[in-house]
Amino acid sequence: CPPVSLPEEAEVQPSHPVTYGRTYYGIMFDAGSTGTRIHIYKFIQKDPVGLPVLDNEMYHAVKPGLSAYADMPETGAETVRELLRVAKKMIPKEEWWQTPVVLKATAGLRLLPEEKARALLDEVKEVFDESPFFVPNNSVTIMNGKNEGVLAWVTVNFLTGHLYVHTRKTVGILDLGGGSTQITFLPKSKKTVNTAPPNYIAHIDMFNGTYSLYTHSYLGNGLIAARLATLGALGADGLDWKVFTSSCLPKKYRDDWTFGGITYKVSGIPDGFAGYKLCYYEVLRVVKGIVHQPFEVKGNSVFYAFSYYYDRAVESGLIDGSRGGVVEVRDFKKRAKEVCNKMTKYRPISPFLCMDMTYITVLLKEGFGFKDSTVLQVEMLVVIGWKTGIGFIGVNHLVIEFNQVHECSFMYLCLCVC
Ligand SMILES: O=c1ccn([C@@H]2O[C@H](COP(=O)(O)OP(=O)(O)O)[C@@H](O)[C@H]2O)c(=O)[nH]1
Repeated sequence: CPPVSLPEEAEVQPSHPVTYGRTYYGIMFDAGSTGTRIHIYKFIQKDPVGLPVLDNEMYHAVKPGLSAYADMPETGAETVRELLRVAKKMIPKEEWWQTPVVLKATAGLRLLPEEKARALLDEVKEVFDESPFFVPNNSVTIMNGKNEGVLAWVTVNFLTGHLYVHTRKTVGILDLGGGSTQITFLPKSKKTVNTAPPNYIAHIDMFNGTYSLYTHSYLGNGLIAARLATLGALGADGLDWKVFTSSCLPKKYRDDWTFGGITYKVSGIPDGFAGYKLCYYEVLRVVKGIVHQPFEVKGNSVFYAFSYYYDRAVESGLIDGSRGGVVEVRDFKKRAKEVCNKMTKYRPISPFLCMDMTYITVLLKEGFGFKDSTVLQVEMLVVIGWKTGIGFIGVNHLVIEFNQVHECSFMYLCLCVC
């Protein structure tokens, strides 16, 4: 672990009049399973002894994600080159040489065979090396699941004002990506730590103390990967003739569907049944015996749920998209039943809505073991965040990268995950 030093305040605003101004930029790529996103951060240090303050964040995204180019790594890297053009437009030329550029890939690349993931990372690294930006060591890597969960926890707690010295009152996070899903929280009871599989506990050093977080990333249990598993299509052969059916899809639905660069033929069961109950048992197979139930999750902790939890809650009308909202686990279940039992009505929104809502319900209840009455704060990170919103993986990784380039005290948070 690198040395850790933390300012007592998470965000320090200089109090002096502005007589000094130094601008820093940083470029962070979040290479997810469903898309690649660039975050361009601008920090201003108004005071030579104060910490720089985030002034602005610019964001662009492309779909599909890098893993869709598993067999054409050069074309995949081209998508990154495209996004770097945006960065060149945004960042003044004289700053390019000292602007770090970093890419962290998540579940899409973790799910690929190692040599295909390697080829993609190598091509992206070449694009970085050809760019005029500063390329730190290990600038193009796959982030491990533990870091993904912990960094999301740190970010959400930072943004919601729960990170300070001796903090006890924190919030848990539930992140549902396309390829993987993460759960992270600070247990209140020792029993949660003692009964968890040892590799589900991460120790992080913050504020001169060590915090033991419960965290796990389930690879293959992201929303889109779970669709494939439900359909029995994960790792299947004969894709050019096989049709994958499910009672979670409208009976008359039949289409080609692409994820991770592979196209699958999927359909409902035309002369069979469709509906919540059958769908429930289908998706249960994807969760049962795979997802661990932490001891404490039945308690009263507050959890922030985002990514596809948010997207589907908005699509199904559970919450307002512009503001996020508070829902109970039973609300997801009620809405899943309604969507599945009235598939024709919800079909225009998405033929997968029944499968997705049922999966979310099963993951929360049968997977993590949440009670019907557990309250979830379902948000888009931009809603939680500062005025511009912050890509959760982005800002924290940038922090770590900046620490390698500048002094540790440069940033708001220096943390180490051991
Ligand atoms: O800065 C971001 C990047 C992604 N997402 C959400 O994350 C989900 C997709 O996850 P991703 O493609 O990153 O999958 P992963 O690779 O993490 O499994 C979608 O709901 C996105 O809206 C988000 O809320 N903020």
